[in-house]
Amino acid sequence: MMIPIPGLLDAEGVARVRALIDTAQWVDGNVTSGFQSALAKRNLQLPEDSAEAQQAAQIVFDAVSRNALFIAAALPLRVFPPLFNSYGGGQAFDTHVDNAIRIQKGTGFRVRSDLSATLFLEDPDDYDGGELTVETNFGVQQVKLPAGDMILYPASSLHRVEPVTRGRRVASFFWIQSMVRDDSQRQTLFDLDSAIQAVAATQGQGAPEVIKLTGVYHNLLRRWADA
Ligand SMILES: O=C(O)CCC(=O)C(=O)O
Ligand SMILES: [Fe+2]
Repeated sequence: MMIPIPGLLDAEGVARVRALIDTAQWVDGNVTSGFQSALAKRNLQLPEDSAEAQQAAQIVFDAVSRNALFIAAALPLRVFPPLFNSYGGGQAFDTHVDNAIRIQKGTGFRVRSDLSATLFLEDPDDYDGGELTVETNFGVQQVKLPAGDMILYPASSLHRVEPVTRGRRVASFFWIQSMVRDDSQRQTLFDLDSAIQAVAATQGQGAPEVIKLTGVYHNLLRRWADA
């Protein structure tokens, strides 16, 4: 499933993150690559142990932790600390699948990547190319969102970042281990949750249908989740 999270960061949040990362020391993106993706990746990244990157990552982490749509869609169990990348001058990331297990340098914190996230941090009018192209079961989808918007997509999908031919594309990217490993079960829960919210908005939270459907939601979650 691909789920956009609009306005994860407001303009002020984007500006705070950009102020931290723009002056930091960027390095060749292959510092975090597995063997296969090292061949495919041409970009810059902030090192995981950069102080500015860690402060900026905290801002992104706090935003996802508060975001009801992110929580409903991802049902997060563990979130890998957000990283930052930048592409310009024709740089791209060719088609690849993300590593199944991400291990944080230093701490050994491990996350199984069920979902991948890209948080766009540059105005789309300010660069050409740089679409995140994802091969889904329903065909190829291309994503290029306003600064502050995030896209969630299955980490199991083949995906790439198209060459950036003008300006710079700046983004935060990270992985989520979900309580619900299976993409279609997670999608079913998200659809049910969205439908319950819609019914509750007209019938009220205390309506018998809402109470019963909420019970169904939790009973499915109990069946499918690892917490
Ligand atoms: O920059 C992006 O949108 C995605 C980056 C990516 O695919 C990766 O780092 O594995
Ligand atoms: Fe990737």
